[in-house]
Amino acid sequence: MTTAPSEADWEALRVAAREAMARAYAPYSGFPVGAAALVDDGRTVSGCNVENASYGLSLCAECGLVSQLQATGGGRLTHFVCVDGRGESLVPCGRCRQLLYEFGGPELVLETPAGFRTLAEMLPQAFGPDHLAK
Ligand SMILES: O=c1ccn([C@H]2C[C@H](O)[C@@H](CO)O2)c(=O)[nH]1
Repeated sequence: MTTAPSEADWEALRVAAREAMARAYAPYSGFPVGAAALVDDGRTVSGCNVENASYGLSLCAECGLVSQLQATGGGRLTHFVCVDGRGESLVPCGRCRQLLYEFGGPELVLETPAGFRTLAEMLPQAFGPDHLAK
């Protein structure tokens, strides 16, 4: 997908993120999260957070999303939504911005509580695959 998605596309992403959030496993924090993204071939991928009794091993929703991306054929993430337990827009944590950078790069568009932002704005001067290629 090379053009900006319509409001209907964003709404479909919000719905997918909320559906994923409803399946979150977050018994320790009580803070379920869902994430959904469009892929450049039109697929939608999603994920939910999965916590662990060893708290530090908990997986963010974005971990599941990038795993599903790769397991279903790879591709580039173009548009991304993350929601909290109320279904409201949530910013991805710092680690997850880095995860998203690997598969979306600086042009990935995120819906945030402050509006639409590129990943370049959310993770300035990012370290990424290009650095390893030098
Ligand atoms: O971008 C984020 C930020 C937080 N969480 C999860 C991790 C933990 O399970 C819960 C509370 O931090 O929210 C995510 O899934 N994604």
